[in-house]
Order: sequence, then structure tokens, then C-alpha cells
Amino acid sequence: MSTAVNAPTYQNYINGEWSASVSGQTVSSISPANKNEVVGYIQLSTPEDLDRAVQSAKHAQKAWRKLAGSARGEFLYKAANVMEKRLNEIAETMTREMGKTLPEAKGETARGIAILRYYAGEGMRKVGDVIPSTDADALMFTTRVPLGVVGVIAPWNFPVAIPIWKMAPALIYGNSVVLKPAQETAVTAAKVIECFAEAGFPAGVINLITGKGSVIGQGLAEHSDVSGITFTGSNQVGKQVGQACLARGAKYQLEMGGKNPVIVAADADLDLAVDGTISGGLRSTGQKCTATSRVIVLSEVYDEFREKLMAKVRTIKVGNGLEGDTWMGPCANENQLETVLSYIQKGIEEGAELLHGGGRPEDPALADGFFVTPTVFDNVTSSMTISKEEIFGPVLALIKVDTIEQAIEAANEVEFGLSASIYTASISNLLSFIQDMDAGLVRVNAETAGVELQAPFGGMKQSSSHSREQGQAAIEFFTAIKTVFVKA
Ligand SMILES: NC(=O)C1=CN([C@@H]2O[C@H](COP(=O)(O)OP(=O)(O)OC[C@H]3O[C@@H](n4cnc5c(N)ncnc54)[C@H](OP(=O)(O)O)[C@@H]3O)[C@@H](O)[C@H]2O)C=CC1
Ligand SMILES: O=C(O)CCC(=O)C(=O)O
Repeated sequence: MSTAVNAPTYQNYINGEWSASVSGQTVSSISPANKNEVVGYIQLSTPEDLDRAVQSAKHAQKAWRKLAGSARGEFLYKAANVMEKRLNEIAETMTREMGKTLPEAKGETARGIAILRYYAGEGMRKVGDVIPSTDADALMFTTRVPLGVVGVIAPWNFPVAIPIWKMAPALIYGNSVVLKPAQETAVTAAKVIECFAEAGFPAGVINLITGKGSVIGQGLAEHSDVSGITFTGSNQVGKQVGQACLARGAKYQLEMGGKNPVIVAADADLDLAVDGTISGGLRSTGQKCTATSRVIVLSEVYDEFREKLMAKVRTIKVGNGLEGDTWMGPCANENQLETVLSYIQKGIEEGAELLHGGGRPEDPALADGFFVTPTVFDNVTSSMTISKEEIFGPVLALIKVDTIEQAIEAANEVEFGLSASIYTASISNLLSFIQDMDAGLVRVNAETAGVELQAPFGGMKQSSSHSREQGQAAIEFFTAIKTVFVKA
């Protein structure tokens, strides 16, 4: 039965005001745990709405960039404080709208707050260097200027953290922002923007516009008054966005897929490796670009590792993320569920041995949600589709190798290079791994997922446009360097 009757409608936030789209149309955002539950209605915006958002951002940026960094930081601190008061409500909305469990959603919301505070402090840190000139009477130094209007195109898998780790640095360095969230999580995004609105940001500095990616996302990438686009999502769309920006000389930053390996060495603490594999691969239903997907295990410990892994995977409780005993929620949308099921089918067809899961749960109470069981494949080889393409679901592929060299070679044998981890007690193994693994994030005795907000984040190969987000690295994208030469 539909529970749409009382679901609220959320508006765009443009020039400091909440307003409906000129289209007069809305679309529903539903719960992946029960497709009959509408979490809210969002605006189906038009290019005209988008242009209004961009023009308001362009106008507001002129005064915003003139504020002292510390003054801009004060607004971010205020937004963090408002969000902290609303943490439970925002996290619950995230769980209802996207499916991850409530503790995960609370953790992510807390992370969003911490990111805001981190970048608030950035407003008081150095932005340039003094460089000795060859002219003894001159002073030469660098400073940084904002890009102008920044378009943020965000995915649904981290509906709070990703928009914030893009918006907070954009704002602190003096840019204004137009946020286009994924449609699946636009209600959560509206609640985040409510916090910014309550913090009293000047009108137009931050704008929210919801609608189709092909209209609003593409429109942002092509808009001549948008100076930079920061995007996280699929490789296909990311490349389209990059090309649109390149064609008109705008700056762009793309964070895309991963096919992240964990290597389990013969001397690994197997219990730790099992926990890291399960957490890295199956938390958030495997829907992280940093999720563990390939588990490359040395032959000496393969059987023992597999046994320990299976003992724990069998205990995983799939269900509605709002329920206390649920360990794993649903896929975030129907497309994602279909994608995961089709990769599982391919795995079976290509000869991998299905050890666990592989379909939808039998519990009739879960029939209206996009649930899938945690899935483990044995005897996977590097040439199989499930060990090459991003699945973005709770599917682990076990691959057996005989040496650490073979393990690293197999780990590198994909188009992606976002995150990778190794479990080992050997210094020589971990040094080889750190040196030879082609990934932007290499982690030792820790799972592939879980990035720290103060450290650079991004991938190699097809995983990103080669820039880095978060930490102090963010300044490289959200500002341009100006070299100043002064002679009396
Ligand atoms: N790196 C990561 O963290 C993520 C990776 N993915 C990968 O992508 C796959 C597909 O997920 P999906 O949600 O379809 O990802 P998309 O790349 O389609 O979506 C990401 C964002 O881009 C927007 N968008 C869609 N089309 C365009 C366009 N033509 N121009 C500009 N923006 C656009 C989307 O809007 P809208 O909501 O309207 O579609 C959304 O805001 C997943 O299975 C996974 O493999 C997905 C999400 C995150
Ligand atoms: O692992 C994380 O915490 C971040 C993952 C991420 O950035 C993503 O999935 O897009």
C-alpha cells in the first residue's frame, strides 16, 4: 500500500529562497526498503530554473569572495552547529531515502559536520608562498583566487558527506555553489541545505536545484557562467561531464568508479582480514566507490580464510536499515538491484562458484524493497567480468594466487585504481604493496573503504580525473594560483 499521502514536497533553494520549479512538476523520492513509501516529492526543474540558480550564484559570489576567509568560516561553523542539532533527523531521512543502516547514516552525518568544521578552519590558513625573485628589489609571491560559480553534481551513495566535502572547500575559498544532488537522495540534500539556510549564508551563495541529471547536471556542465564542476558518480557520466567542461574551458574534477582489491597474505591476521573484507565489501550494501570487490588470497591460507569469511557472512542480517538488528540494507534503487543481479548471473555463467547469496532474500517482508543477499564467489579468475567491472553491490570475488608478486599483479589488472588494501605482518610485503599498487589510496591492515576527511582522496587510472579531493588538496581544484611580482 502506498504511503504517499502525507509525504512533504521539497523546493529548490535559489537566491536565499525556497521556490518551486517553473515546470510545476515534481517527482517522488521513494524508500528502497519499501518502494511504496514516498519519502518526499522534489522539483523536476528546467533549464530556466537552472539559469536562475547560476545567475544568483554569480551575483552573490562577488561579495562573498571579498569577505575574509575567517568570516566565511564563521558561516560554515554555524551550518555545522545547526546540522549537529538535526543529526538524528537527517540520518533517519538518509536511511529512509537511500537505504544504508541508521548507524551508518548517523556516522556519515557526523562526518559531514566534521568536514564543515575542518574547512571552516581553512579560512585562516595560508594560501600562498613567497618565492625569491631574481630581481633583488622585487617581491614575488603566490596567492589564490576562487574560480567563481562551482557546480556540484553529487551521487546518492553518500548523500551528506559527498555534497559537503565538495561544497565546504568551494565556499571557504570564496566560490559560490549550485548543488545538483542525485534524484534518489534529493530530500536528504534539501535537509542539508536547510542547515546552510538557517546558518544565514548570504542569498545566492549556496543554491540547490533538483531534477534530471541529463537536464540539470548536463546543463550545469555546459553553462557558460559555471567556472568549475566537481562530480562523483559513474564513469560514463563523468566522462560526459568532463568533455562538456573541456569544450568550454571550464575546470572539472571527476571521482568515479573503483574495483578495489584486498590482498590477504600468508602471514595475515586472518580474523582481522575477514572483518576488513566484510566491512569494506558489504557495508552500505557494497555501494561505495572504495568498496572491496576482489579478495586476492595467498594459496597457503585460502581455505582457512574462506571458511572464516563464510562463517561471518552467513550471519549477516539483511533488512530495513531503520531496524536495530539490520546489518545490511537494500540497494539504493531498482536499477542498482538489477545491475547487481545481472553481474551475479554473469559470474555464474562465466564459471565462478557461488558460495553464498546470489539473489533476493526469501523473507516476504522484504519483497517490496530492493534487497539482495550478500554474495560470495569462489574460484574467480582475473578474466571474469565480475573481477573487472564495478558492480557497486554486496558481491565479493575470491581469487587464489601463489605469491605476493602475483597478488599485486592481479590487483593491478583492472582499469580502475581508487583504493586497495593488504593484510600482512611482513614489512617486505607491505613495502612492495605500497610501491607497486596502482591506487590513490593504499591501506595496510585496514579495509579499502573509509577515507579520512583531512587527507587527499582520489584515484589513479579510470577512477578519477587525477586531481584529489578533501584535506588541503581541495585547494588545488577550488582556487586558481595567481603569481604576483611587485617592484617598488
Ligand atoms: N564513484 C561513486 O561513488 C559512485 C559510482 N556510481 C557508479 O555509477 C553507476 C550508476 O549510478 P548512477 O546513479 O546512475 O550514476 P550517475 O553517474 O548517473 O549519477 C551521478 C550524478 O550525476 C547526475 N547525472 C546523470 N546524468 C548526467 C548527465 N548527463 N550530466 C550530468 N550529470 C548527470 C545524476 O543525476 P540523476 O540523479 O538525475 O541521475 C547524479 O546526480 C553505479 O552502479 C556505480 O557503478 C554511482 C554513484 C556513486
Ligand atoms: O570510503 C569512503 O568513506 C568514501 C567512499 C566514496 O567516496 C564513494 O563511495 O564515493
